[in-house]
Amino acid sequence: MTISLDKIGRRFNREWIFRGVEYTFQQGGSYAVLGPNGSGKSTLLQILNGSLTPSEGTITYTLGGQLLEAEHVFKHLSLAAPYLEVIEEFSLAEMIDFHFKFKNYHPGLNRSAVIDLLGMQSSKHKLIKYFSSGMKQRLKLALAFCADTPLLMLDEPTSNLDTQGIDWYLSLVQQYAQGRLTIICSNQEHEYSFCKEQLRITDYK
Ligand SMILES: Nc1ncnc2c1ncn2[C@@H]1O[C@H](COP(=O)(O)OP(=O)(O)OP(=O)(O)O)[C@@H](O)[C@H]1O
Repeated sequence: MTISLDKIGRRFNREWIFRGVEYTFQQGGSYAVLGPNGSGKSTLLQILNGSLTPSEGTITYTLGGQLLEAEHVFKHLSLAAPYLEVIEEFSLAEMIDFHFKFKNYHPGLNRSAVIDLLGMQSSKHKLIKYFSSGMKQRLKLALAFCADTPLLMLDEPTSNLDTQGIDWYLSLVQQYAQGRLTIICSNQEHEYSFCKEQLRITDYK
């Protein structure tokens, strides 16, 4: 998937968060969206994934050489973000089965392989409401990485992860981000140091 932004701006009430974003996210590339707290990274990510409209400018999506409407982007997207919740009343197995009713597994994966990847065989039937914040974060990441989608978006991917969790995240990047357009919102270098391109929100204030 390719996403092209032409003079994109977004404001809330009278306050412009960013303006004049001219940028193309190329198929298969890895991009870090950088900026301090409150600078507009998540706002830009939501515009990029079609869940928020820009206040000005145009955004164009192409997939396999064909134009794609913004309202269809979600079908091709995997997103892990602090504001996206897992369903607390589900067990781990139920959550995985539910998620993969809507998305295909990455080739070679199935429910059991995802649970193995998480190292959570003993928590297979545990309700997610009893997971620690780090376990929930791992689950969100695994659901995003293990789906066969061309667009992978991660907002603050290592929040709540310990150093082992950060290494685990980096191993997922190596195994499952290849060939996908990967966009990461972050202000922590260990999360995005592998990204080849960087976009600084502060350049568009
Ligand atoms: N729905 C909204 N209504 C009004 N203001 C909003 C709304 N959403 C975001 N904002 C404002 O837009 C600005 C950018 O917020 P955003 O969450 O995009 O920043 P961020 O760079 O992702 O921050 P962080 O690093 O803390 O997650 C902030 O000033 C925020 O208060």
